[in-house]
Amino acid sequence: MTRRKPVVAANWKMNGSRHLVDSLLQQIKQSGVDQQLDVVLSPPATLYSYVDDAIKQLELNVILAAQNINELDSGAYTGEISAHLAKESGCKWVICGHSERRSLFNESSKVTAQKFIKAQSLGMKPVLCVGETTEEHEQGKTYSRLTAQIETILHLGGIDAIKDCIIAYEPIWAVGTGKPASPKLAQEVHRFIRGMISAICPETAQSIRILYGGSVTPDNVDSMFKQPDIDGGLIGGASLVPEKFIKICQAALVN
Ligand SMILES: O=C(CO)COP(=O)(O)O
Repeated sequence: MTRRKPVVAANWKMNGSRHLVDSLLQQIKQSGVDQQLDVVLSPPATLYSYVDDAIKQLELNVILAAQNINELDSGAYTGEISAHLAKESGCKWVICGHSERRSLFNESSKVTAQKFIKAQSLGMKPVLCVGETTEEHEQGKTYSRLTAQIETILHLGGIDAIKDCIIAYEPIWAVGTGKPASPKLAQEVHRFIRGMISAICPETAQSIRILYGGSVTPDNVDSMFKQPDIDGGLIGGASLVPEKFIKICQAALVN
C-alpha cells in the first residue's frame, strides 16, 4: 500500500495569541517537521493573516487552515467569515463540521456539507470532522452516525467531493476529556471509514488521509499513529504547548 503523507493539525479553537504563533512557528522551524509531513495550523480567525505572514517570513511549509467558514459568499451576516475572506487571509484548508460547531452552534450535516463544497469550489481543502456522541457510542450507533455524516457530503457534492479532502474521526466523548479512544477502536473506525470510501471510489480509499482527534498527547500518540489506517491527528489542547505539538509531529514521522 502507498504510504500516505502524514498530517498533524493544530486546532487552537478559541485560544492562542500572536506570541504563541511566534513560539510555535519558531519551534517548527527548528525541528524541520514541516519539511516531512503536512503540518497544519488552525488558529482563531483574527490570527489568520498574522500566521500567513509569519509562515512566509520563516519560509515554512506550514498549512494555514480556517476553523470554520460560512457557507454563503457574502451578505448581512454579522460576525461571519466567508470562504473568500478566509482564503484572502491565507487559509488553504478549512475544518468543516467540528463537533463543537455541530453541537454548540447547531450546525447540521447539511450545512457542514455546504461549507465543504464551498471550500472546494475555491480550491481550499476541507477537513471533514465526523464522530459520534457518548450516547451513540454506547448504543452501538457509531457506524450509522459516521455513514450519515459522510453520505450528506456525497449527496450534495457527488463522488468527486470525497476525492480531495481529509477526514478527521473525532469521537465526541474523547474530545477535551483526557480519555482518547483506544488505538484498537480508533483503527477499527478508521478502517470502516476507508472501507466506506472504497465501496464508492476505490482509488481514493488508498490515498485519502484519515486523522484521529480527541485527547491526543505525546504520551498516547505513538500507539495511535502505529495503526495502519490512522494517517495523523487533529490536535486540540496539546497543540497549545509547542513542545507537545512538535513531539506529536515527530511521532507521525517514526510510526
Ligand atoms: O477537538 C479536537 C481537535 O479538533 C480535539 O481536542 P483535544 O485534543 O483537546 O481533545
